[in-house]
Amino acid sequence: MSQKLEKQLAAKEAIKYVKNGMTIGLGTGSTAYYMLKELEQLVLNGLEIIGVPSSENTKKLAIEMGIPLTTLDKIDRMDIYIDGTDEFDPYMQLIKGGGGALLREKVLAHNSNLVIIIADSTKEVRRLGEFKLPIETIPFATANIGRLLNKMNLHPIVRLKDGKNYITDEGNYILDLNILNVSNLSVLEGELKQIPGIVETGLFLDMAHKIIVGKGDKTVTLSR
Ligand SMILES: O=C(CO)[C@H](O)[C@H](O)COP(=O)(O)O
Repeated sequence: MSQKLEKQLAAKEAIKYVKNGMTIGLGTGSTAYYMLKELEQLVLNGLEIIGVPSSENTKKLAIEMGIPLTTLDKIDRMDIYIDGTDEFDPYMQLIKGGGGALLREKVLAHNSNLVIIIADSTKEVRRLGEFKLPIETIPFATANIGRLLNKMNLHPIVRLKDGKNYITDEGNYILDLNILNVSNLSVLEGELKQIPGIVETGLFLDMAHKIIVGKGDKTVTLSR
């Protein structure tokens, strides 16, 4: 069964949690795209929901699909947040940010009553870190932070797009870190968050309430 089908199955399963009147945080990426397609259909069939997009890209897609949107300025909390992930481990910990939207994604997940992660089976790992950990840094401090993280053996790589610094929706840069040698990720998260100029990390620790994984022609749901 293809990765695409597994993503579609996971998205279909996640959409079962959506009820009339809900406010839904909308994730970013190729798996989240299938969730948007499901919502598009439900909205066409008369379901009344409102979405909060986690990126300019998702905002554009949602507008094209006719999904009503609002912004975080206007609401306190969302009923559900649905998004993809780059990796998840058996303890439901995640690395996100491959698509560069980690900051807004983390803000939305933090402000949602139910966080549902959807994934194809390739995202499942025994230990996080094969995927490099993205962190978002302010441009002013990025080179300096990069040298510091190098001394911490995290081997930062500045993310590029078309030969220039990748720029996030919040106008920041991304450093991708090698965390394979890090034994305690919550300690690392604390250390990174204490460095001025690091705005956010792609470690989503204890944030996912459910992970719905497409496996062949079925889905498996992990719950916390
Ligand atoms: O964190 C993300 C974007 O910032 C995505 O959820 C993550 O990169 C997974 O993307 P995809 O569903 O395309 O594999």
